[in-house]
Amino acid sequence: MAAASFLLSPRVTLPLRRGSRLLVSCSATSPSSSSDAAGGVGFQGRVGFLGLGIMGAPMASNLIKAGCDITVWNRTKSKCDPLLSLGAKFESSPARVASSCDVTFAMLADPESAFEVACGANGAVEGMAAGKGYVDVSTVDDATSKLIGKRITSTGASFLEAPVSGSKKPAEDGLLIFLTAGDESLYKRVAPLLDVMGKSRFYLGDVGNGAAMKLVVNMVMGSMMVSFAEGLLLSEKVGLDPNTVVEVISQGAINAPMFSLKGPSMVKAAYPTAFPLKHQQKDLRLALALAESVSQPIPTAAAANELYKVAKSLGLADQDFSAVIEALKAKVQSSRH
Ligand SMILES: NC(=O)C1=CN([C@@H]2O[C@H](COP(=O)(O)OP(=O)(O)OC[C@H]3O[C@@H](n4cnc5c(N)ncnc54)[C@H](OP(=O)(O)O)[C@@H]3O)[C@@H](O)[C@H]2O)C=CC1
Ligand SMILES: O=CC(=O)O
Repeated sequence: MAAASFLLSPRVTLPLRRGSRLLVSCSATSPSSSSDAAGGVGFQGRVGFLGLGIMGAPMASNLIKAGCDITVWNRTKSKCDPLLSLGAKFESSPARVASSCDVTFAMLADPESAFEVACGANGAVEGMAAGKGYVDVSTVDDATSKLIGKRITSTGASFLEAPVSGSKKPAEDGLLIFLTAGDESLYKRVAPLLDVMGKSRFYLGDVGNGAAMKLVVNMVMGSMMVSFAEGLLLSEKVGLDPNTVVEVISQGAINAPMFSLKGPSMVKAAYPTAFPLKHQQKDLRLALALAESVSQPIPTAAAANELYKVAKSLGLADQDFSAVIEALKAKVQSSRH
């Protein structure tokens, strides 16, 4: 069958090919995905949410606002408070959330925390059982995702990895892009919930494909940001107004929302955190490992990763990833001495 793509609705459905295998995604507006249940969302049952950081909090908040029955847990308990004010319930561990809910989402920082929350002491696995589902929306590597999936499914429960593309604002606006893989019936079951939190969703087949897709996308994003930062600094050095560079880029073929969004504040050396720099560096590190596993050279991403590491060493880990420009400024200063 020839590879094809169809624009069905604002929620995009793209059948994709990888090798000889057709990878299918479903439209969020398909008749089976919405309408009849409590809150008008189309999902019957209790939903758990583990991890209420920059992304998890607005995602859970959107589910509550859509009328879902949400139970939350976060390592730092105080971050649950705004969600509890909106009507969420609280449980004292991931295991208790999982045992009291039909489906549990997890949005954790990195592979280590995703594994700990799922499989550690009082982890979600302890509350899982047949008929339940676990949806990990954290950005992790494929090996971690497969390990979590194996532990979850050993209880009889179903597992879906579903990392997201889109940052703090898309999370707040319910406009994330879900990159899912794993149990297809769980994917269909939680589709109405994904549609509350996102604008599109892709089902990519076996566990690992969602993680890999996310790492590829963020590898490109991390390198683009470094290139953009270099352009801003070079333009300034040769006497151009970097604001004009942002404007020129916004009108041409390399226009990307990221440049228009971050450029003006980067020019002012302000980096309000939407996507923490430490997470971008983590994604580059994981993308490099993924590339190495298939002997694919990614020298540009490798160079970008080094710059994010310098930025982290300058104390910028919790700033927005656009603060990587400060690492270039620091390099200039150190080469002067
Ligand atoms: N921000 C963004 O723009 C985007 C982020 N992502 C990805 O989503 C994930 C979450 O990102 P984001 O919300 O920005 O990150 P944050 O750093 O804001 O939140 C991280 C979450 O993980 C929890 N956590 C960290 N370590 C542990 C641990 N050892 N045990 C238990 N919980 C832990 C934190 O708990 P606590 O509150 O106690 O610290 C917090 O809930 C990451 O994988 C990131 O790469 C994906 C798309 C966009
Ligand atoms: O992972 C970050 C994003 O913006 O997507």
